[in-house]
Amino acid sequence: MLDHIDSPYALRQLSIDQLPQLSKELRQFIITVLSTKEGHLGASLGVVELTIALHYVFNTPEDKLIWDVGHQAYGHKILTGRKNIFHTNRQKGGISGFPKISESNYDTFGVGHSSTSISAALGMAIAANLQGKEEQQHIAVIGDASIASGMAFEGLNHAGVTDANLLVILNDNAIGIDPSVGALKKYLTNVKKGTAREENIFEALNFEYHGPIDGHDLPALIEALKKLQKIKGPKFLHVITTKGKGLALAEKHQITYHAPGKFDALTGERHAKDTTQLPPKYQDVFGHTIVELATINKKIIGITPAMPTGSSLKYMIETFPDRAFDVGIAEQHAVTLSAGMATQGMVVFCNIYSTFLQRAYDQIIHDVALQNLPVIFCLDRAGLVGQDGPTHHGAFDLAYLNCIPNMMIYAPKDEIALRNIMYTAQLGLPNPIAIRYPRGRGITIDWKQPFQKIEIGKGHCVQKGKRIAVLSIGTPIHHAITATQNKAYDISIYDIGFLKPIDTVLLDSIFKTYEVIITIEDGTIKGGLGSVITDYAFAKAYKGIITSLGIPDKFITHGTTEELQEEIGISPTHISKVIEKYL
Ligand SMILES: Cc1ncc(C[n+]2csc(CCOP(=O)(O)OP(=O)(O)O)c2C)c(N)n1
Ligand SMILES: CC(=O)[C@@H](O)[C@H](O)COP(=O)(O)O
Ligand SMILES: [Mg+2]
Repeated sequence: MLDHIDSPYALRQLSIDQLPQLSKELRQFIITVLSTKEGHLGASLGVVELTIALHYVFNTPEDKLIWDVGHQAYGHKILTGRKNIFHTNRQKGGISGFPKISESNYDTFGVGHSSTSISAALGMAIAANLQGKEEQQHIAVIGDASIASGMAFEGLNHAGVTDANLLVILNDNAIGIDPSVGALKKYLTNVKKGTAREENIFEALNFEYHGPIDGHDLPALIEALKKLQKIKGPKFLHVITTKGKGLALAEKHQITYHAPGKFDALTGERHAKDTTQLPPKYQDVFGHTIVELATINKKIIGITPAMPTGSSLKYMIETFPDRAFDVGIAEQHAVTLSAGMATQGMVVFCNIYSTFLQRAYDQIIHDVALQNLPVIFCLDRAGLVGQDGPTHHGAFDLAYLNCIPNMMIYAPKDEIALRNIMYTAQLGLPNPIAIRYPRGRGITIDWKQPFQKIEIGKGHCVQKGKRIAVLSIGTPIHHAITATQNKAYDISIYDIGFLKPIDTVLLDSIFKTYEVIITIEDGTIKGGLGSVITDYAFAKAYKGIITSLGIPDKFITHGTTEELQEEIGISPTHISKVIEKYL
């Protein structure tokens, strides 16, 4: 049946009793493709029936459907004409893993970061009223972890005093990537059990509340949606689903099967890789090191907004549950909470993915840097992250942090440097510091070396030559080292380490020695290392050539990290070509 559904229009030709069969086929199709192509499995399996019901009842794309985060929208993509290209999902040149306006008329809003759907749908609904399109429907589908974020509440609060044609559907599966946290989770559990005290919170916010209903019961979903379709103004439907529905292992191990990698399509068994001989992930170096340090330093606190597994702060949460906090999808709160703790002398490691820290920019400036509170930011997933693409690349942190007074910024070149800067930071620094490191594995198997203090603001020469100076920050230095292997290049390679404070003594000597400087970074060249070196060189009237390699002034697509590094020109092959050009 699925083969014949090339649009929601075709879907609407089916009878309601044909829909359960379609949901089986859609679920199976998602499982089959993801078993070899990888992606966000659990969330998409959980909303198969909801996806079918929404496109069946509503007149999409005229009615506007917005998926929050969008990692659950695979069924939506498949039913809206992208079945035949779904195997290209998240691959370079293929379709995006998230809804994207430029990809389809049915993708009404670009997503990737959570909790934007209510504001975006409300914006569309108000615009529709102003344009005389009173019949147009606007639907935001948001998960139980995403609705707990501040931005979602801002949207609900505004919507409740409008007559906007807005339907908010809470897809409540009682888990985010990791278990949902906070008081709202307790409230939602009570609503499900019928034991919520006093007024329903959504009714209190002036929404017409319906539910909770079983989100896998197609006839019930269709009946509820048809009823809500006729009601004007802000409405709320509470739907209960199971993450990973239809694949036993995915239902049982919901954290692992959020994005399980490759697996057996029949049994769901993951294709386990032997990783024992591989260098560790930077995340695990962070996770184990913070436990080691927190054992000695009782003032250490760990904070993550909703990514305990991804960041590996889970190790500290297991070992020191009183001193490690998962605050939910609440980056702004995480930063100001850290600031509050720092005023009381706690040594706070606030671990946030580089891309998600963008949400908390004012908090970094106003609550941390302006008061010069020594919060230790660990910016995970800095640089290119791969298949999640432009919404998730950690492309901007060097640039957006560099302009903030008092901030120190450091990028370790390897696992040992990450350990040592964490050690150094918890000894006590006069300023806040951001430590940025990439997604995935490093290069050093034997990484658990005794701690050594790092000298703040000092860069190092890692390879000495005469003709060109290559300056890098963080892990891309290894691309430069690889580029020079087995080549007779007479060049120097410098690990700048600190973008701020930058090692001006080292730079002064580099300017005196070399006529060509190549800078390499895995962040935007607008405001990152390249800009800092160029500015300083200008101030010092440097007469040589400076070439900056890094992320150009555009959004970078999705693909493997290696493919993208090749595309932006920071792969060893490309660096080698640039060196040869100047030699
Ligand atoms: C601002 C922001 N912070 C963190 C994330 C990472 N993230 C993606 S999905 C997710 C969990 C979402 O849970 P929920 O809303 O309950 O949806 P479900 O996965 O259960 O369908 C998180 C934390 C994100 N996408 N955006
Ligand atoms: C959808 C989302 O935002 C997360 O699931 C994200 O894809 C996690 O990325 P990592 O796999 O790098 O933890
Ligand atoms: Mg959820």
